[in-house]
Amino acid sequence: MPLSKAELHLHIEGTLEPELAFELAARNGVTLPYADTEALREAYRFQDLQSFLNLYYELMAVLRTEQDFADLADAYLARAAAQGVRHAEIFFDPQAHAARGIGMGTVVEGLWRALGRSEERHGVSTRLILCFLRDESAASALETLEAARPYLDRITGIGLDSAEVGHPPAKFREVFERAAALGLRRVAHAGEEGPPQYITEALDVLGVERVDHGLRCMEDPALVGRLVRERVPLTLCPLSNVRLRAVDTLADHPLPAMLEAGLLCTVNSDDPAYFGGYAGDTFDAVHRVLGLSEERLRELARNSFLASFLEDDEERRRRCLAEVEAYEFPRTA
Ligand SMILES: Nc1ncnc2[nH]cnc12
Ligand SMILES: [Zn+2]
Repeated sequence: MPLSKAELHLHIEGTLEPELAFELAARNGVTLPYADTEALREAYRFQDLQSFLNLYYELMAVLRTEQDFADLADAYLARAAAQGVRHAEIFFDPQAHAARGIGMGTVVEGLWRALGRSEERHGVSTRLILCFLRDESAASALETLEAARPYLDRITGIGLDSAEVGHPPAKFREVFERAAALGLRRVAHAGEEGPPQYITEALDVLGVERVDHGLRCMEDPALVGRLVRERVPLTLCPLSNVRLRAVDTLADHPLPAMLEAGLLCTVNSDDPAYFGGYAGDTFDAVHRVLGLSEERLRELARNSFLASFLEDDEERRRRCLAEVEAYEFPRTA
């Protein structure tokens, strides 16, 4: 039995495994520029965030129908459940699909086919978070929020992702204000490749409740002090940081120092099909490579539920937290 945990930083398009990509390509008559799954996996050598995003957006071409989105989400939820995920707050990128003529309704209703029965089928409760692409215009983000209006009963919050440097949070002040007025929760990627200043802006200008990544806060002790004092959750993604070269190796990851500093850290898988591991794999890796103690792992799991948007289901949060506290780590001989 794995440790129960919530996944708070997961791009559903980043769970597209090569096998499913080829299956959907065949189903939809899409030709991929790779001979087979082996050749595709060979392309997973990234220099930075942009080199990953190029492949990530390219491969999305296979996602066309509601059923495609349902199959994608269902495959993720089955894998996540097997690794102890009990609650998942799932990002999706509607502008990347709109660019290919796939409308908001196809994406949201397709994902909902899987999410709507996830608790019953996989034991995983879910929330959907609509992300705006920060390398698109502020006007496009506003249009995207408008397009989402008919589906807001399915959407818990908004986020900000894609190429960070040169696209500061303040560019999206208006759309975040409108989303807040609609009662949507707010998060944003900040401090993945971008400077600590972007983290401050995400908090002060966008009013975010969690910071996705936030890794580079460690360059600014005053900011670390503020994040600790205000108990701002960070959704860290250590395997992603290695693959996108934000850190040299996993052994160099600042997670232990961040926990030591008192930051409210969670660990997550970001784009697990591309970065070599799902939520449980990530917990195992930080235990093995960073030497985090079992009590630190329990703290990370506890933090994941505390930082989740489960305010509308406090009973579930309480039950999941109780599972975390009762968990007995396997004894190794
Ligand atoms: N790690 C990441 N950073 C920014 N945008 C993303 N979209 C998917 N994964 C992302
Ligand atoms: Zn991300």
